Order: sequence, then C-alpha cells, then structure tokens
Amino acid sequence: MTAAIHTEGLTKEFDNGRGCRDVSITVQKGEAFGFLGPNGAGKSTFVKMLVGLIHPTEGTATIFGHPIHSLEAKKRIGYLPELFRYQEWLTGEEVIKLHAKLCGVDTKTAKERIPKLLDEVGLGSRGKGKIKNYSKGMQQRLGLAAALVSDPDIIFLDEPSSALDPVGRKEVRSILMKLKAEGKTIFLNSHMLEDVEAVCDQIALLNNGEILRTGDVGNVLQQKVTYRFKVSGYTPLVRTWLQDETGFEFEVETVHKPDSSTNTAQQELVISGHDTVWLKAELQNEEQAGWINSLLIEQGLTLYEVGKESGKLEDWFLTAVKGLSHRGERDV
Ligand SMILES: Nc1ncnc2c1ncn2[C@@H]1O[C@H](COP(=O)(O)OP(=O)(O)OP(=O)(O)O)[C@@H](O)[C@H]1O
Repeated sequence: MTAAIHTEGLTKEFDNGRGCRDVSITVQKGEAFGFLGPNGAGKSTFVKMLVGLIHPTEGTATIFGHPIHSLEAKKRIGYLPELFRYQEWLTGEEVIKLHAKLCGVDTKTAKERIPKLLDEVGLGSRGKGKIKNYSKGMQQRLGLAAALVSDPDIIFLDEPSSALDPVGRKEVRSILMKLKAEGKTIFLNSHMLEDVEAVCDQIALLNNGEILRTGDVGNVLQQKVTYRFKVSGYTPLVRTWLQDETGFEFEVETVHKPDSSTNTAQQELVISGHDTVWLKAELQNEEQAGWINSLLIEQGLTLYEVGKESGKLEDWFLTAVKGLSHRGERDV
C-alpha cells in the first residue's frame, strides 16, 4: 500500500545552519502521527517542506506516492500553520470561501460545507464577523476550518490548540478524533501531550533538527509510571508488608517540614504527622494505584494525596531529552 507520507533523509539547512536534518518517516493512510520536540527542534520546518512551502536542501518526500511540490500531492493536503494572520478586513466566512476557491472547491459544495465547518470548529454565526474583532483562539478555529475546507486526505496541523482555552482544546481534540475515525491521515505538531496521547498512533521526537526517538503510542501507554501516595502513620514495617503483598518496590520520601510561610493548619498537620511520607512505586495503571490506596487504608494509614510524577508520554519525552547537553535548536 502506498504510504500517505514517506520521507527519506529529508533535510532543510537554512543559511544560518539551523533547520532539520536527515528525517526519514513513513505514515500510513488513516494513521495519526505526532511530531514532538522542544522549541526550535525543527518541527515546523519539516511540515513546511511537506506542504511545499520551503524546498528541502537534501532528501526526498512523497504524499500518497506523489513528490511534494507536485499538484497531485498538494490536492490531498490541508494545512493549519502555527503562526498565521488572516486579512483583518475580511469576515471569517469570506476567508474560508477564499480558501475553498484557491483549493478548487466548486461553489455549490463550498456553500454547503462552509456553514457546517464553521459550526464544527465552534465559530458558528461569528463567521459573519470581521477578523479584526477575532480573539487568537477564534483565529485558530478559523485556521482549522480553512485547513479542512477542501476535505483533504491528509491534514497537517502545527500546534492547533496553542491559543485555545481548555474547552477549546477539548473540542479540537474531538474534531481530530472524528477526522481520524473518517479515515483521514493526521500529522500533528504539538506540545499538548494529552492531545497526542488521545489522537496519535505513532510519535517521533525531534531534537536539534534530528529524530531522537520514535515510538508506538500504544506501547508507550503500556509503560510504567511513578505513582506517589502521601500517607501518615507510616512505619518501616508498612513498607515491608506492602512490598510482600503487592510485589512492587516502594521508595519512601519524608515530607519536608514546613517553612515559616506555611500556614498554621498545615504546620500542625506536618508536625503531628512526623511519620508522614510519600510512598512511591512504578505502576502500570490506575487500577493498581487504586488497589494500593485500599491496602494503605486497610492498614490504618491516613491517605492524604495520590498522584503521578508525570504522564506516560511526558515520561517518554523527558527521559529522551534528559541529560542532553543541548535541547531544541541546533547548536551552530
Ligand atoms: N527561515 C528561517 N531562516 C533561518 N532559520 C530558521 C528559519 N525558520 C526556522 N529557523 C530556525 O530553524 C530551527 C527550527 O525552527 P522550527 O520553527 O522548525 O522549530 P519548531 O520545532 O517548530 O519550534 P517551536 O516548537 O518553537 O514551534 C530554529 O533554530 C529556527 O530558529
């Protein structure tokens, strides 16, 4: 089967020596691919090459088997750029109409599709308002509608939620999941790891312009993460008992004494609870954490708080960049 996106050694070296280098990836039709990386790693540069906005200095790339820059490839693409400004004097609806025209969508189809799209991205009747009165979030929603107006097979989204509030992010996530369910291929550049976790099948981590790590989201989500349980009533015997009972290794961290800025209620809690500790264990899922909660309570300990040290994808990301002498941009 022809891959939706295939790149071999794709490289863009700007005059200043920065950019991205030797990137080889394959994304199958219907897959959602998450491209992660610190600021300046080269994610936008890579996408701009794929959508034909900048020319690679080396390497090759195809979209459904067609070379990037070919009309056949461009016909299949929708693109939401990271930083964009629309014509302030136009209305949102006019902008989408313009995009539809540029993409060769016939007038009848555009007329039916545009109001639906505006509704879907949460702009609705605000589509009749001028762009100059739009908030950043509204412009981002409009950008998403513009990317979808040609009903493309592949959608490249460069930080689609960066200007949105939590409700807006959730809405965009649902739109992405719906697109995926319709069989569209999604290429998502994002720092929003929850979105990547919810939508993507494959991920790659770019650093200093090069791929540092690739992964299958399903496998990453199987990884263990560290859970923390704040308890009082702790004795070393509790740890031994818990380890025997569960088979997990537990690390114990004493809760710090409060400083003078801590309020009295908190001070009393910590002072009276000199046996208050964080118990930490690497677990696979929330069910295991719930089981440990019940065991701790059963043993007569007071459970104050339970949490994860980080999300699974966050962990995957952080362990990959940990200890690197240089993160993000290429050192030139
Ligand atoms: N037109 C350009 N000319 C010169 N350097 C550029 C140009 N565009 C980008 N760069 C540099 O290339 C590197 C990669 O930039 P890019 O925007 O692709 O990173 P990014 O991973 O998308 O970052 P962010 O997460 O902050 O959006 C950076 O060092 C950037 O300064």
